[in-house]
Amino acid sequence: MLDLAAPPRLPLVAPSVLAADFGRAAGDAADALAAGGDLLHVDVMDGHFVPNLSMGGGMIAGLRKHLPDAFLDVHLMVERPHDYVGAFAEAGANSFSFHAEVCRPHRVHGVDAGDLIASIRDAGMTPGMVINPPTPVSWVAPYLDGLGLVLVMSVFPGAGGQSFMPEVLTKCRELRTRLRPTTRLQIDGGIGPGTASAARDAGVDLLVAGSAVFGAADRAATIAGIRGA
Ligand SMILES: O=C(CO)[C@@H](O)[C@H](O)COP(=O)(O)O
Ligand SMILES: [Fe+2]
Repeated sequence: MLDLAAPPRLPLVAPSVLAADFGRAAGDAADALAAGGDLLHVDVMDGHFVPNLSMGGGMIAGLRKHLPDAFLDVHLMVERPHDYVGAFAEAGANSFSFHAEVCRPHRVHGVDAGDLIASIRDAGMTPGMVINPPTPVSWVAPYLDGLGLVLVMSVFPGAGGQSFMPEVLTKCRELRTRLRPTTRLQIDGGIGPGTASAARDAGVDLLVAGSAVFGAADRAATIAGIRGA
């Protein structure tokens, strides 16, 4: 199983299952891994934090069943991430990333990020925190030492196939200087061979790509282009 924290610190590419053919998701995901993908990104949407519904524990369990060695990186676009820690660990998730926007003090009655990070680790998963394009680094800053990854959204969450927002790279550059060397800096939204190099130059070392990978005629060349190989 992939260890996100282990050297060498080469850029990793995470094909996003949201862009796969849901009717044959495990097969399509396996194809993206065979083409050079390092891990799989799984987008969970609850219809509240974002308008769309996508997938949940059933999809995680199905991917785990058919791809026992794949690292499953789960991105929760949900209001109540704490409700899913046990179920997603049981289903086979390897990392569990929740949005800073659902945490206190930004949400009244929101999540306590420190408690949630501890429970994610206790459940055997790598904790991650996510910030939307307008959200400042200060919203994750108190938690950086406890995180295995920080995800900077480069589109507004909720759908694949949107255009990359280069203005978020300022936050990536700042985060890179503040993160421990073992913590991955992830970017998600509009990443393809044409946008990935700016993200890598800003210190990103975990690149999510959905439509660029699954829509490509040559997935291996696309993944290599995103990795910068
Ligand atoms: O979290 C999300 C969207 O909310 C992403 O993970 C998408 O799946 C990325 O899709 P592309 O922009 O790469 O098509
Ligand atoms: Fe995502």
